[in-house]
Amino acid sequence: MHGYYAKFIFNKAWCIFMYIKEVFLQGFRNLEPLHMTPSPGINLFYGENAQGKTNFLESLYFCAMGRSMRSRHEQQLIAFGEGESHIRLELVSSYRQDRIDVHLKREEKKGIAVNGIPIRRLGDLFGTLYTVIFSPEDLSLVKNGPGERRRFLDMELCQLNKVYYYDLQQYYRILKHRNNLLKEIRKKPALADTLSIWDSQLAERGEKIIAARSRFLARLDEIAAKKQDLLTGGRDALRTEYKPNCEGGALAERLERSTERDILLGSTQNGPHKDDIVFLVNGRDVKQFGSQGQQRTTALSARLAEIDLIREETGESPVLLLDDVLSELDENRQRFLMESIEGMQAFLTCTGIEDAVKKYLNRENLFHVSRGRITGEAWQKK
Ligand SMILES: Nc1ncnc2c1ncn2[C@@H]1O[C@H](COP(=O)(O)OP(=O)(O)OP(=O)(O)O)[C@@H](O)[C@H]1O
Repeated sequence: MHGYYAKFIFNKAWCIFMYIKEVFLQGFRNLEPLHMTPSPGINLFYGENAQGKTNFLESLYFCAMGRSMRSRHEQQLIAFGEGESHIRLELVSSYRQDRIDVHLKREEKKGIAVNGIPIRRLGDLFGTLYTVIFSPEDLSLVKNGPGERRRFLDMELCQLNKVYYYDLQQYYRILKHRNNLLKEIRKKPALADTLSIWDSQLAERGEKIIAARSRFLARLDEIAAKKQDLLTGGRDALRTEYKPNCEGGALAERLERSTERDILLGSTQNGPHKDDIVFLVNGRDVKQFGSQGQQRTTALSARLAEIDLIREETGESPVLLLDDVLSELDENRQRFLMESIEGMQAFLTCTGIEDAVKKYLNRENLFHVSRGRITGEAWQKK
């Protein structure tokens, strides 16, 4: 088709270029019914605030992850006054073509199909479309509580490793049972005898999660450090450290040792559901000691590292979603980001067109978003 539709060398490994060939949308948020053919490279969506730019990225993200990146209530995604939403993506890579269909209906469970076959579990969707999303909320990855960082880890690992997704699901299911039982034991102490069954199951799944997170973060640490080095011209050295609540191999014992306390509190105090990650810049926790700019750069390095990790692990390049991130960055970082995403399909949103993107634009890849209407527009390079 064109230059993009090819394999290219990345980190000495062949990498398959994957892109979204067609997007079909109906009844999604405020977006008007849409059938578009994006460019396999950069696609820029510009418009004023609250016009539907993020909504468009959300529809693509939903097809990759089977959920929204910003709303737990999927009913909210259905356009006001409509009974249902439909998103369809046609994907192309050099060795396969796939179709993803998402149907959201009021009062019904969501339906997702890959190549016309309904999936039974979300894990069956992962790996169809790899994606990395950048957004201004990425700052919360650094600034907020550990839950945000665990979510980052889990989302990434689930995309890369279906087994991890199933282990995680099982882990949280067992954890819920164990926590319910802990509360019951306070009323009926004789039930304490049944706790060990849940403990061994929890430890088994938990150890797998700890091991996968530890491997993933060791690699992320290396790559993110290189990105940060390039982004800051060597000024800031980044380390990404896994802070497991419990070291690998020790979970069963820790569960047993804290049984009394768990019963007292009615919840499980040990396990990977309490893990955290620490980002150190020049040896100090950037959450506590970093400037806003350093925190933003750290989050950017982590996202850029995610791209490399997906390519390394899967041999495919992800589709990138960049929600209004350029305006938050200085010129150097904007340029670095744009150069880093060259050769991949990217959907960028913005309110104004930054200089750093102008050279990538042409008549085919610039879209205006106004009141939910997305229109292609001729773009004159200055
Ligand atoms: N279910 C829905 N049905 C119809 N409209 C909706 C629905 N959910 C949200 N909206 C509308 O979508 C608009 C917000 O769109 P979006 O979040 O994509 O904005 P945006 O263009 O990214 O703006 P910004 O630059 O401010 O982030 C709001 O006007 C909101 O009322």
